[in-house]
Amino acid sequence: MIQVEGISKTFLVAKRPPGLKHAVKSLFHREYTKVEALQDISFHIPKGEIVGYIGPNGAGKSTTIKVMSGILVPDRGSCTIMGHTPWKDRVAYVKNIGVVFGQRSQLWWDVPVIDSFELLRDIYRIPQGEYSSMLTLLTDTLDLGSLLHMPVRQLSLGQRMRCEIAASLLHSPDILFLDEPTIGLDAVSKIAVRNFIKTINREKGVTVILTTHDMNDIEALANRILLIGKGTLLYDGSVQGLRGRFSTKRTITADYRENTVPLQLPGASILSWTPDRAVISVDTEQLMMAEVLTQLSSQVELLDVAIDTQPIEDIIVQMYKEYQL
Ligand SMILES: Nc1ncnc2c1ncn2[C@@H]1O[C@H](COP(=O)(O)OP(=O)(O)OP(=O)(O)O)[C@@H](O)[C@H]1O
Repeated sequence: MIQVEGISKTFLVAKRPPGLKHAVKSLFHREYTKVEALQDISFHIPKGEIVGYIGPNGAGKSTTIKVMSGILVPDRGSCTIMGHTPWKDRVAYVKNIGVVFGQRSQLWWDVPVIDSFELLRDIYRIPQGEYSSMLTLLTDTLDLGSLLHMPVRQLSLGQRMRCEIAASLLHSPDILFLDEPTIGLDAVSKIAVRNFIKTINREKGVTVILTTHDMNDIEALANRILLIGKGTLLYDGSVQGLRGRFSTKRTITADYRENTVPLQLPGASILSWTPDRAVISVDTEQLMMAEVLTQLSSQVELLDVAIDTQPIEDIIVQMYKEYQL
């Protein structure tokens, strides 16, 4: 469905030191620095996937989304999405995609939300029957009933985001680009947005490309991660694959019937110990989990065991360090 091959994009940014003298000088002579936002990025995305596009600030995520949505033209490379080149076949292409930039609005600020929706209906030439049924579906699933007649400027961030997502889906696109859709939302709104994304992916088969700094979004939604750093694609694979590659540490919390003899677990590190609870760190590359549990149960009468993996957030920090991002 999406084929990106060798995309590169360089921005020229005008350099201007502070001060009046330099301001006048820059009227006649400008110096530029090159920012290589994307360097030879390639990936393919099949229909129905939810892909998390992650990377530190300034890595090139939004630039990629802008190229894929046809807003920016790359310097090199090709991008074919559902048979279209996004920046060439703009009018035909945009019928297939919905785009939400979390930090910008596609809704008209001073008019009620429903007026923006009706304008979008006319822009996309959505037949009235289709528009009405989609509006009903979106109003129900995103709980927009009380918001439709409010001017956008009076909405809270979470309310506006739900309306933005609805606006991007009114024309039933096959692909949804979401650039930081949960930025600034409270826990309840984040979960509502995540659930909605899962629902439209599962029930309507919408392919979703999501950029986010919230690793809970990634864990909750993405089947696949693309990691970008300094304009280069560094990882393309599953969340589990990422764990396997970067995190072999597990923490075991064991509760047992009172036992005053200290535990002996060669190869594992005992992080804390009391007569009825031990917290143990195991590197699964060095020692098999089954081996630790066997050793444990031969020394104490286990009541409960919890095994925690390293939080995805920590793994990402580790990756950023490894790649010096
Ligand atoms: N219009 C532009 N003109 C000049 N430089 C730009 C422009 N847009 C992006 N850049 C630069 O390109 C690089 C990539 O920016 P981009 O917005 O794609 O990053 P990002 O990964 O989305 O970052 P963030 O997580 O902070 O949103 C940055 O160095 C940025 O300063």
